[in-house]
Amino acid sequence: MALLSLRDVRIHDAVSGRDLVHGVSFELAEGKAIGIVGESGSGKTLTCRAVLGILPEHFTVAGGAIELAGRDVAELTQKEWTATRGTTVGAVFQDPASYLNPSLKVGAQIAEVVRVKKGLGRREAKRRAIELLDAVRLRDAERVFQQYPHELSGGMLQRVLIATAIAADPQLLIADEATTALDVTVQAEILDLLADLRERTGLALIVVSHDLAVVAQLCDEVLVLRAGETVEQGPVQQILYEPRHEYTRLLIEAHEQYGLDHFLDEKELENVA
Ligand SMILES: Nc1ncnc2c1ncn2[C@@H]1O[C@H](COP(=O)(O)OP(=O)(O)OP(=O)(O)O)[C@@H](O)[C@H]1O
Repeated sequence: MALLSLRDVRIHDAVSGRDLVHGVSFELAEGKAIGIVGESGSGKTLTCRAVLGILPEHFTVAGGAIELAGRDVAELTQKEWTATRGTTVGAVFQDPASYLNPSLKVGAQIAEVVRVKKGLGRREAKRRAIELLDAVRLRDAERVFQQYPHELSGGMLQRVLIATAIAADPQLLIADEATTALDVTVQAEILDLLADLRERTGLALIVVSHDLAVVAQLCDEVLVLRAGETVEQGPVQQILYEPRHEYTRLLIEAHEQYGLDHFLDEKELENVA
């Protein structure tokens, strides 16, 4: 059975009265990784938020079904969602600093998650938090435990966020542009860390990225979205190395030439069938 399955998921915005995601389907087995790519505004983040049960206000899953660890998420109560987040599915986004409380030491923030989600006592939670900081390859975890977010670099903060996201041993981690803001070397280290976590712990991944190289490195499958529609999907080897659709070809070409952000030339996109 798949760990996660999306069947024809439609996401509706009540304010504009429009669907912004028009029927996305994919399955993710335990320990597997899928990449979601597409230009800005194509619905990548909304799709992830639907899986996490944190769609912005006015947005709803208006069609199709999402099943996570054998449960239809439409049936989850708020309480069940709270229990599911962290323990079944965790997430890291761009801009890690905004997800941490600036006035609390990072160790205390991770320990809190462990206490609440795993029911550990204070001392045990601290020990586990240090273990997690170590697991995300932060040198001198005991020292980092005592530091405030502003004392850490962007790459260190993203590691802290990853440690927090995996603190309650989820089966699935969503990484939404998690390395986009980092410089290339740090980005490579974080990708390596995610690949390693996947291998060691059997964590399944959803990787959202503008950068096809990120997806090629981490994922087995890829889903190409454009304006909320699936353009194509399948094994990474096939989609990224033998794309069938012109849109995907453009994404790849642009990436090879300048990096994907430069490719977002509206006119060129409009000409694609
Ligand atoms: N909170 C919101 N309020 C209004 N519109 C939103 C909101 N969040 C997303 N949208 C709209 O939904 C569509 C899909 O957005 P989404 O964030 O999923 O795209 P994305 O592919 O993740 O883009 P990016 O790469 O820029 O993050 C866009 O048209 C966006 O403007």
